[in-house]
Amino acid sequence: MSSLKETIEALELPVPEDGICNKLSAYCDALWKANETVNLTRHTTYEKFVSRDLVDTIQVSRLIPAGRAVLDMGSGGGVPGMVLAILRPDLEVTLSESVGKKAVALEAIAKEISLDAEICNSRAEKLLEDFSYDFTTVRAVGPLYKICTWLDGVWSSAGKVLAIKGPNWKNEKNEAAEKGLLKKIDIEVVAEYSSPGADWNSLILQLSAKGYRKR
Ligand SMILES: C[S@@+](CC[C@H](N)C(=O)[O-])C[C@H]1O[C@@H](n2cnc3c(N)ncnc32)[C@H](O)[C@@H]1O
Repeated sequence: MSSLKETIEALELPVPEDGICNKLSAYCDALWKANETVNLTRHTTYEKFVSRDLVDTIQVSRLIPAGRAVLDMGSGGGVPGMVLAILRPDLEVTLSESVGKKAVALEAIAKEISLDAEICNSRAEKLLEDFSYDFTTVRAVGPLYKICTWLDGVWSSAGKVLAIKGPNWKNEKNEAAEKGLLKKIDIEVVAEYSSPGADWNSLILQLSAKGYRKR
């Protein structure tokens, strides 16, 4: 089997420095082992991990300036939150996961790979009642209308919300607008990219409270 680094090279993606590659590889090992008992991911080959999880996280990472505080909403197996913490040690990353056994597994993975990231067994919107972040990332947690409903009342604590979406995003946006959930929200496409092997484009939507100006 090819190594993670060889897989990244074969897919013609930028190869992170050795220390980061080793940590990503250790993360995959720990995640896939934990996945035997807790359902954390369906991406259990380097090819899937790189072409989906790493590509999405690299795209999100490009949008976040140095040193910012980031909340990952609904981390599941740690994408994008844990992968972002590995790629960007300058960021203060918090992972939120509402299912207890998944949060426990994430804690164990972070410990095993000596990763400095905070893991909270909590719904993201609950955390946002008490803490605020510069950015909130979200992938595969729910359609836009649900994310907007959960964030109602805590938008300013969430900062800029970076939502990784697939081709159905316009329908999701219309659905959220029809439910009256976008009246006080600015929404724009801030990245569009194709992942290796995919015949559709992914994109990142940035959502924030109208007039949000922090940093
Ligand atoms: C389908 S998984 C996706 C995980 C990961 N973001 C990814 O893209 O691979 C969604 C996860 O979000 C968690 N979740 C759903 N709503 C949440 C919320 N409001 N706050 C925190 N976690 C949430 C679920 O328990 C589940 O583990």
